[in-house]
Amino acid sequence: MTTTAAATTSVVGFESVTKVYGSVRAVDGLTLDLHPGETVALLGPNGAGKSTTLDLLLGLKHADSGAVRVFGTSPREAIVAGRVGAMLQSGGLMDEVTVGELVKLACDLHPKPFRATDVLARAGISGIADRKVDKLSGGQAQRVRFALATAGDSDLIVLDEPTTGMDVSARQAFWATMREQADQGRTVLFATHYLEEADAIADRVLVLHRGRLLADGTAAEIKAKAGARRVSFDLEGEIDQAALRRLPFLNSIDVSGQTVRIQSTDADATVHALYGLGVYPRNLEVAGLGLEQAFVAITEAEEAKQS
Ligand SMILES: Nc1ncnc2c1ncn2[C@@H]1O[C@H](COP(=O)(O)OP(=O)(O)OP(=O)(O)O)[C@@H](O)[C@H]1O
Repeated sequence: MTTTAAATTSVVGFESVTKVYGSVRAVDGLTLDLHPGETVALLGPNGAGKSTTLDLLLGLKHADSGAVRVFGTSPREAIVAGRVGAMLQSGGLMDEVTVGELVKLACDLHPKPFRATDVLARAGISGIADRKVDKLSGGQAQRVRFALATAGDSDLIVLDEPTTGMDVSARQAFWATMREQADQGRTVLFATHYLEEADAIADRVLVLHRGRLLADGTAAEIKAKAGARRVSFDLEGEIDQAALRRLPFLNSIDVSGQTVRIQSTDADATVHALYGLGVYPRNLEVAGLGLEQAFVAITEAEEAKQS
């Protein structure tokens, strides 16, 4: 199968895009380019502007200022041309029809359709093709939304929290399928609260906060940007927590039983000072932050700056 995305240098272009609701700047001067073949995770705390950003890119909402381009055209033109497949958080499923009928309809409407039977099989819902759409479980409904997003040969797939409600095996199957889509040259953009998914799947991670882009890079770059490392160790006997809290370069400290977990912006100096306290840490481990911890560190630092 071939896609045309590779011929275009910018899949999505946001230029100083702002969307305001009353006093809330849901998207605040966002400038961004997505490139062909990228798998991009959009992260951010609740209310950061992720869904609004996706809605703007799909032409479901209009920017108050700035420009949104998709394959060099307006979002609407790109969608009419069948270049974009989307899976939104909720809604969009007609009642009273069966899963098979709905998927067939989506295929019939797509300018470059796949066969409905293939779409059903890829989404893992062939077995429920005769079931009415309003009788589905949450995870099954998500799979149907995924089928609708992949009913045709689109160059960009946009997914808003796609695995919410899916069980572990459904999630694994879902991401395996998304990988295939990306391997075939499609650009995949997904918003998620599951940071381990972003870490495992995305080759680029965007962190939004109050409608602004706080970080943009690979998961490894985002972890490094947080500028901290984890130090953990066990202590014997009574633990002098006050002394530990005075260790230099601490971001946070958690003492649970005999185990101490620290986040430090200079792990070497913190460990050096730890030995200076005259204690003997056992099972000492120093590691980089996970994406989740890096995300929390970056967004909390921004909150602190703004308050
Ligand atoms: N139709 C609307 N009217 C008023 N405010 C809105 C509307 N849609 C979104 N907002 C506000 O805009 C901000 C961004 O919302 P958005 O849904 O884009 O965030 P999000 O990052 O997707 O959040 P979540 O992770 O909770 O889904 C929030 O403060 C939200 O309350």
